[in-house]
Amino acid sequence: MNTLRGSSHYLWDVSKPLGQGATSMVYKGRNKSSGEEVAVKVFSRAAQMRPHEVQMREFDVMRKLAHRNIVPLLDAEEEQGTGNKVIVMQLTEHGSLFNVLEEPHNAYGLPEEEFLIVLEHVTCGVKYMREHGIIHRDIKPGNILRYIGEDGRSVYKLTDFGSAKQVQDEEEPFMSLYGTEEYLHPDMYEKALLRAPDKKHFTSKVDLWSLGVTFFHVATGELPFKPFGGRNNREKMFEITTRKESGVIMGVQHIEMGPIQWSKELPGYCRLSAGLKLLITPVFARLLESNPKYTWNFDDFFDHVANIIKKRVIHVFCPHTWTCLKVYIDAENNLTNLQELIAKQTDIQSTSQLLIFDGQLLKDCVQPLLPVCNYPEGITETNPIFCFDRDFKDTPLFPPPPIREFPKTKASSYAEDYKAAKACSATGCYMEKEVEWYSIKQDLVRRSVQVYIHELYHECSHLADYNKFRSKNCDNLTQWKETFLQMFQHELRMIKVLTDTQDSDIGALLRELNQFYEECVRDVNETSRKITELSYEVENELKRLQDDHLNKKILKKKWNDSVGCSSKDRCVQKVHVIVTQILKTKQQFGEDRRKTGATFNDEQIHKYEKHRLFENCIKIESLFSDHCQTKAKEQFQQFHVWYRQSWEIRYKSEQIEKLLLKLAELLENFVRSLSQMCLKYKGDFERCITRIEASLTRQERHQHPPSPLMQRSVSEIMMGSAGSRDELKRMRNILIRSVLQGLHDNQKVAGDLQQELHSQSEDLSQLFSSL
Ligand SMILES: Nc1ncnc2c1ncn2[C@@H]1O[C@H](COP(=O)(O)OP(=O)(O)OP(=O)(O)O)[C@@H](O)[C@H]1O
Repeated sequence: MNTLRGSSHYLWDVSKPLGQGATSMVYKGRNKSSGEEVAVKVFSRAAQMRPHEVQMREFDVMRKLAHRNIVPLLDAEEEQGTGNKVIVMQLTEHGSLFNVLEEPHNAYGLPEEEFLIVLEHVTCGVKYMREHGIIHRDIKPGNILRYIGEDGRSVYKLTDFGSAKQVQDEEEPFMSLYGTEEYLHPDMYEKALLRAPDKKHFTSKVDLWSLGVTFFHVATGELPFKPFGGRNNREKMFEITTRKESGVIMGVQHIEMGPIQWSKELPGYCRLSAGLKLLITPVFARLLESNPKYTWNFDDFFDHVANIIKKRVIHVFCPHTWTCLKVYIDAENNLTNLQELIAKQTDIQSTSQLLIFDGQLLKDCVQPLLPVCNYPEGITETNPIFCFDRDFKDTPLFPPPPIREFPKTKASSYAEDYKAAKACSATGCYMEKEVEWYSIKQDLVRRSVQVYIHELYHECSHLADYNKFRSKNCDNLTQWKETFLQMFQHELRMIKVLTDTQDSDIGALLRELNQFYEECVRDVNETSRKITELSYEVENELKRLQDDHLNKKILKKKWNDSVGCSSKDRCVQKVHVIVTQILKTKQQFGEDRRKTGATFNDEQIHKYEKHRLFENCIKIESLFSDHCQTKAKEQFQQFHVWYRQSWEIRYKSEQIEKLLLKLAELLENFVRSLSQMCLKYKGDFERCITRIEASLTRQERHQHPPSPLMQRSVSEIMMGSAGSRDELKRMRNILIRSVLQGLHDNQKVAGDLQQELHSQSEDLSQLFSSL
């Protein structure tokens, strides 16, 4: 039989449809001249009977739209022979989003990255349509096609514009009914399926509801509102969607006539991260809202989605709670904001977070004030930032796995067997992912131990280095202190000896200087003593830390890397083999279901496969619960015991750090008071010098001393052993001048000393802040 059909420019084969809709069949075809592959939508006989403008609508709408997220129309022609209208579109061989969700590994929702692509692409497509005043009115996964871009990433495009409508504005009412019941806005649902009064009007916001149901389906693999009995229980469905409390995003009736289980949260098995759930749940709440008081308009929706899409994701692993976090953060936010967001997802407050990336503290690796858009691209799920809790808390409970149960019923018909195999495949794929996660997380715990030890050792050696530097500084300061006090004392003595004791002003100045000197000695010696004591304590503590922990590598020794699943156990590979087998059985059961008149042999094989299917399910359950989970729990316990010890070491190092800070503070004060003393010393001596200089006669000031006299001792002059009274006077004045010169020189030394102290103080504050 010839299965080839054609239009003026296209040919298609009707034996292999790409898909079937309520009004059409879609086939793969080719352009007769270019050979380009296309999708040809051929309308059913019933659809051909519709009014002309309805038939033309899909074509007219598609012609107006040209966007990356809308399936492009290539042509509209008539089938040769029948004259039936056909629409020719860009082909995808990757099916619709509905087909994607039917794949066993997506049965509980798409992975987060893919979910975000769907969210972005569908929203972009709808936004473009809104800008052209068009509403779709039949948004659902089956009407979103998946293409694969040149970079291998999915591109989702809206299709099926048979129900689309041109509207002037968002609030323009219309009465016609379109859509698919599970995705219908409650008002439309009521009119279409419960025969409500005919006059009911709708607005373009019905698309927002359908988007809500579609995105929920994509996030969880399930519909949000499910009455017992599904499509047969329409009254209940309507009751669920209209009676639900505001904010409720899920309502399921599990047993006939039973209660509805409501939820304002996404279900636990949903694979989206807690970080994304925080952002997306409010979007679901507003989209799945029938009360006009709380519903969003399109712009609200577009803004919220755009806000989610543009965020940067920072991956964080927290070994204490065994959680991999995805922190969604605005690109312009900084480290403080990141810490606040981490605190929201964990019970670790910002101040208690110890964040380590690439073996160093995050604050040293990225500038704390820099926006996160500049953070290294290398922060990934398997190379995350490690977040430790500085505060010691009791061991939390090991997080329960979101286990999906395998079906227990041993179905009796081929159709039921297929259904059971499909459910087993979905659960098998889910558990396979879980086993993979268990393996990744256990490796991350091992790595977190390594990075923690590495960072702690680094921290301790930093303290030791700091202490060495500080100790050198301390020695310098002590030396300066000694020099200063000696200089001070020496000059005091000289002035006392050389100045005219009759001069009451100088006498008063001298007394003041004397008093000041005694205060200086007392103060600096006291501080110096405190510094010595504290330095001694720090040295001891550091030595103990080094000897007891670091040199003996206690932390490394206390950690046993072989606790937990190891790569030798090959858990991931094992579960993969079993799941592949389950998927094969499902495929086999799909074929069996379609078979008419199975032979005895076929039946025996089917029986064997069925037995193997349930055996395989048990194998996965046992591998997961008896092995992976048990091992992971053991490792989790070990981590907490180990962490207690490492916490004690860190606590000690923090204590030493505190002592060093105290010491740094003392040193800073010491430098400050030395510097003040220098200043005062300079000032007071200056006054003294001026006073003494003033007491010399002009003539004496201009005499040049014979050099040997300069060498004479002060005592010689005082004892009067140097000659006549006049000569004595002359020599005395000469000596006074030379001492004055010495004092001037010393003043310069004091100035230099003060400058040195100033730079010392800067060094100290720098070190102070580096601690
Ligand atoms: N361009 C295409 N490339 C590949 N497959 C396609 C394409 N367009 C449609 N299909 C397949 O055909 C199916 C039916 O298409 P479509 O939804 O447009 O038909 P319909 O009759 O309008 O359906 P309904 O009204 O029930 O939604 C789609 O779900 C998809 O699987």
